[in-house]
Amino acid sequence: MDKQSAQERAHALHELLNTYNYEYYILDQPSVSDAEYDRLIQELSKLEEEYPELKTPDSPTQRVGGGVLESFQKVEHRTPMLSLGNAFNDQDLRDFDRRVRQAVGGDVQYVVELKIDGLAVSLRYENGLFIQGATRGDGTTGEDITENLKTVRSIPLRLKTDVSLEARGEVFMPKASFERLNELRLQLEEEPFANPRNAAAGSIRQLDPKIAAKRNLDIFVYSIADLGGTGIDRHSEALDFLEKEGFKTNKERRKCESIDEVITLIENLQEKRASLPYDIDGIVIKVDSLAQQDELGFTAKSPRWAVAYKFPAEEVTT
Ligand SMILES: NC(=O)c1cc2c(N)ncc(C(N)=O)c2s1
Repeated sequence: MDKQSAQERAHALHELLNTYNYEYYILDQPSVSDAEYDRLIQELSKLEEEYPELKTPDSPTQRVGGGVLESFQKVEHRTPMLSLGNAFNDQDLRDFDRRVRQAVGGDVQYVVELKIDGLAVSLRYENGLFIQGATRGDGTTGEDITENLKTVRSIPLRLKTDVSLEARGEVFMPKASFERLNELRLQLEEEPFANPRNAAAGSIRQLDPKIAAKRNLDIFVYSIADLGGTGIDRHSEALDFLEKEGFKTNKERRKCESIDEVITLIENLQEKRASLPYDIDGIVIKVDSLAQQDELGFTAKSPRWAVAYKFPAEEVTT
């Protein structure tokens, strides 16, 4: 095949494979078989071997990239990755709501989301291309785990538009993957992981991306660190924007007009907890208006415009 046709075919395969990846890992609605996907990946790999300049960083063949790292580089977060203040009962939630209303005056809408029990990461994109991913670390300095995050199939290597942004999300291991991994570890007489969160943390911090790639990690993206210029003025709009750009967001989010509505919704979500295919350790409640979030600001370590309602710890199943 001559160079021109190889370039055209490689570009077509990029589009096709990225679409199939999006359908399978983000929409959970694959339109082709795994065999067909693998056949196309093989075809693209051959073209990239023949014409190395076709091997672009966002090529689907580049998910399990680099070699084994000696250690992780440090990354300074441009905006700190803060922790959330906790609420343990309805009274705590009402106190939070009162503080919010006293500070902003007038109506407040909340967005209620599941608190995913994984580990927080930041994903940086320049002109639509995934360029760096990092752990939360101490909130100011994290570790560069870009190569491992590229192996998480639900993290897009290129967004739908050439936007530059930093997104935040929670990497987690689905319960079924956790069970399978522990069965394998027991067969190999290795120490099983205590819970999916530890398994995800241990997997995403592997120095060898080939190991991370086998751990079936997943992600829910839940905020944009800097909304400069997007014209978005509500958190709920930011989530819709992230979804449109090709990120995986969690569907169980709801807008509430009052803390009473929040409390009722939390009761319903608590009943759903055991049936979810991933672990959650609570519910996140955020003021929806970004202008009101700015008015409320932050304490030394947490936003005043959000709170995490923590579920009582689940009885340990030995
Ligand atoms: N530490 C944090 O700010 C957050 C932590 C988490 C988490 N573990 N899961 C979901 C959300 C969310 N939907 O906002 C947040 S926000």
